[in-house]
Amino acid sequence: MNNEYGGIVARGIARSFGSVAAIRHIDFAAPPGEVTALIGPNGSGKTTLLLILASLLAPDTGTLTVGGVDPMQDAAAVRRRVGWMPDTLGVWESLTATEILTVMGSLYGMPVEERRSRAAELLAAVRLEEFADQPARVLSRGQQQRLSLARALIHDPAVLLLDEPASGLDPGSRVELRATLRSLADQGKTVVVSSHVLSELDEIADRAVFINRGESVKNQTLDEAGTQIRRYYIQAEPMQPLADALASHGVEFEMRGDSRRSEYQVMVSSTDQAAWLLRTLVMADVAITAFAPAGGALEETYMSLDTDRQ
Ligand SMILES: Nc1ncnc2c1ncn2[C@@H]1O[C@H](COP(=O)(O)OP(=O)(O)OP(=O)(O)O)[C@@H](O)[C@H]1O
Repeated sequence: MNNEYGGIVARGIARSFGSVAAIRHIDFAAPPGEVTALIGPNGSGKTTLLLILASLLAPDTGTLTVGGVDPMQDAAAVRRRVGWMPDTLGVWESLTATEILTVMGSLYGMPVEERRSRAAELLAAVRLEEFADQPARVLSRGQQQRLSLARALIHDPAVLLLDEPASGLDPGSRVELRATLRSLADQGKTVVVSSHVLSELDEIADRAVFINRGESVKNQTLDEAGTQIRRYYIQAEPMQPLADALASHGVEFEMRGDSRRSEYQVMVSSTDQAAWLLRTLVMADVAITAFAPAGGALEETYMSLDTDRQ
């Protein structure tokens, strides 16, 4: 089954290794022009799923199109369309940064001049020009991650699969990675990223697939995540007037924290309600010192799911 729509469409994907069911049932779609996040606890099957999407592993059952093509029918066509950034750079540590990119370009059949100029362009884009002629083993973990991203982009793929791309990056490099992924999606590419850092995904993802024990348990757009009920934490100095004001407006609250730093948790159904509550508390002369959502929108969904950390 090939699919004109491009992007990724996966239905009923399962894969076992002997008696271990790494993936039991995954359904999701990742449209072109968007960043789709794969979110799940350790061992939930994210890497196995990415390997299947990259056509490096075959599913036992299910249907799949990647970049509009079924990897079971034409793995070579899928590989031409896909850029793959694994969670570590891999084994070519004695090659220089430029060689890693040009060798990869040659594997994709790029002419010599094109792969040289593309390598130079990408090394500049990931700020590794000064390491162009250094062997990859001298690069730090974060620099290797950036080289790995450049390697995934060498053949200008329509689909990008990134396994924990932010791991090992310093805060500045994470901000750059976010901007890069956003701009790749804006160019119409399909970007799929697995990560544990939910607060970061909130800022780059357009949609999320939550995976637990090898099953896709929820598919959600960021817009949907943003409209769900959220936990807010509120602090005041002193706390008693805050408790009185919440009670007098019928707002249920729970005490959190410890004697050093206590706070109240309330459930808020919309940003309008949050604005109303803050205004009401200030008008009631409560000395608010903190008023904020407890976590990002994706974290809220993650916490509300019955996920097991393995
Ligand atoms: N080649 C393999 N042989 C046997 N079991 C495997 C193999 N690959 C993965 N598994 C098992 O499949 C399950 C899913 O692993 P996977 O690496 O896909 O999870 P993950 O969500 O990427 O985890 P993490 O967040 O820790 O990287 C785990 O229980 C793992 O032990």
